[in-house]
Amino acid sequence: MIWKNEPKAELRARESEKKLKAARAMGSINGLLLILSLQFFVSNVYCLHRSQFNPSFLFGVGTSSYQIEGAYLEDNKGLSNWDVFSHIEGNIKDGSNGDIADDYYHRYLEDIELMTNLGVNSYRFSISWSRILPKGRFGDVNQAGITFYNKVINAILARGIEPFVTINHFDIPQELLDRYGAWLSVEIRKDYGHFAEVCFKAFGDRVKYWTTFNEPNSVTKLGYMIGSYPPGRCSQPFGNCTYGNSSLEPYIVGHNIILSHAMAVDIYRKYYKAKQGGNIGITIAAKWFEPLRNTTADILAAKRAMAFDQHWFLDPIFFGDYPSEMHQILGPNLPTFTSEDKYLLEAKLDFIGINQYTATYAQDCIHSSCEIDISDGNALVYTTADRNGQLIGTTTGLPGFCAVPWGIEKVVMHMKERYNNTPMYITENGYSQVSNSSMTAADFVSDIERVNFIHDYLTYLNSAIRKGANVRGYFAWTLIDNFEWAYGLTLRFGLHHVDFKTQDRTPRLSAKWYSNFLKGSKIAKGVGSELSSEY
Ligand SMILES: O=C(/C=C/c1ccc(O)cc1)O[C@@H]1O[C@H](CO)[C@@H](O)[C@H](O)[C@H]1O
Repeated sequence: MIWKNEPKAELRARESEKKLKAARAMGSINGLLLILSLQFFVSNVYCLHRSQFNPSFLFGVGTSSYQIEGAYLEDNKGLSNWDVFSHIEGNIKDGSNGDIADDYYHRYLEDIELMTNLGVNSYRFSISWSRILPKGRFGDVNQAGITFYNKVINAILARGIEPFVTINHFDIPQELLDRYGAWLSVEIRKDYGHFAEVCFKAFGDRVKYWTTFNEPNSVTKLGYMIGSYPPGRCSQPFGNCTYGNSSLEPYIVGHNIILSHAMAVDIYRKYYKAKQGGNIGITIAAKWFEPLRNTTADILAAKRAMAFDQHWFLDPIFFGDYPSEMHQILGPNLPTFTSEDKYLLEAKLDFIGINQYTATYAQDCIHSSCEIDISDGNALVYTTADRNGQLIGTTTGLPGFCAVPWGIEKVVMHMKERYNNTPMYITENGYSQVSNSSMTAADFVSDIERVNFIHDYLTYLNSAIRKGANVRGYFAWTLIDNFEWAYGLTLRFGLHHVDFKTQDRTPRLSAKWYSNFLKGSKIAKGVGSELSSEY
């Protein structure tokens, strides 16, 4: 049971027990009534319940454009970097691509129906840059693209669902890569600023939550350090790529993304916020790094890993410069902010978006030699899920991504402390299953592990909130199985199963569980096998 590890709940239990004892001592009818009401109180506290979160708390689901839309050449859409990358043999595990994906471009109303049935009050989705601006700022706005997102936004609002929009979730016009190398060039800041402004202008009357970027730390690491995402650049020993420099390019790319973010926030603040009244933030992939051993070296290693993964983007936005750990190790390979840049960065943000899936142990590789982890290579740490033969959590479909529910509380409390308790939204959290041809339809929908995953993470999230963390929303990743980037169709994260041959959607147990939870049902607890019979 999760409660064992949950100090707040334990404390409450002890307090309640004391009160019960006191009440018994009273030996009166009043005492009996007190016992009954306390029991009711205790059972409600012990069971995860919607009412433990503020009524205005956003509970939603998330998706992203390239992963679901398909229709990759329809209505004047331009090619994106992912369209091109996924068509190159060897880049996607199963040779699939997002040409059709979930065919959401044509089926969005059906999918909005699924959201409505879940009972979510918000929906996080992204806008395909190449659908709106097929050639970036070197061409016109594609009206058909604007029309599509208008239809989505209007349909969800009509059903009482708040749009929570990611301006850029990995996919960019290929034109910008071909012309000037995309994020490696300062040119992209102008393009991004233009795109963001087109979005504010077209949708900002109805969209009150914007995030500038999804996981810039994944864009830099996967695209330019390991090379498994476009443009597939890296150098040895980080990976085998034809071009790239894993110790230099990720930081140039990161720099341009940070300043693109700042430019968009600046534009929003100056010209749109007063009239439109929305909020704007950025979403970071926020893995938790736990020291492998209780030594100063490993404690510093875990901190260094956080710096090279997350403070990398948030420190410049909050404090105007990169974390000291990055300066020390990277030296001249780390770009510097000019005074103009610093001025722009003062626009900061309104909230931090946190994508939280997993935690890992970090071991120091400065003071003792060890095998350096490629995805955090320049941080000089080794990361592992294994401590003395014991895994940090339970395995999921994504290699190296264990389910570690307590990690979400650690990350949220860390962000609370470091960034002055700025409002936070959990913009992604979810569980992956490997898709396997021998699995039956029933295997696909009885996802008890996913139910337990969401239940346990929400429990620890709630614990952080009770400790004062300013968390205002949670989005389960994801509404429907989709094109999972380099993993293609081999990993399934959906609350709904998708048959990619027929495009049929089937709610999984987790969809029913989430819906019951959102509707305030009493059975919203973690499951053993006993719960499956309730559905
Ligand atoms: O795409 C990633 C990150 C992947 C990764 C990182 C580090 C590794 O070592 C391996 C994969 O982030 C998010 O996680 C989700 C589920 O994957 C994606 O479907 C979302 O689109 C994305 O925002």
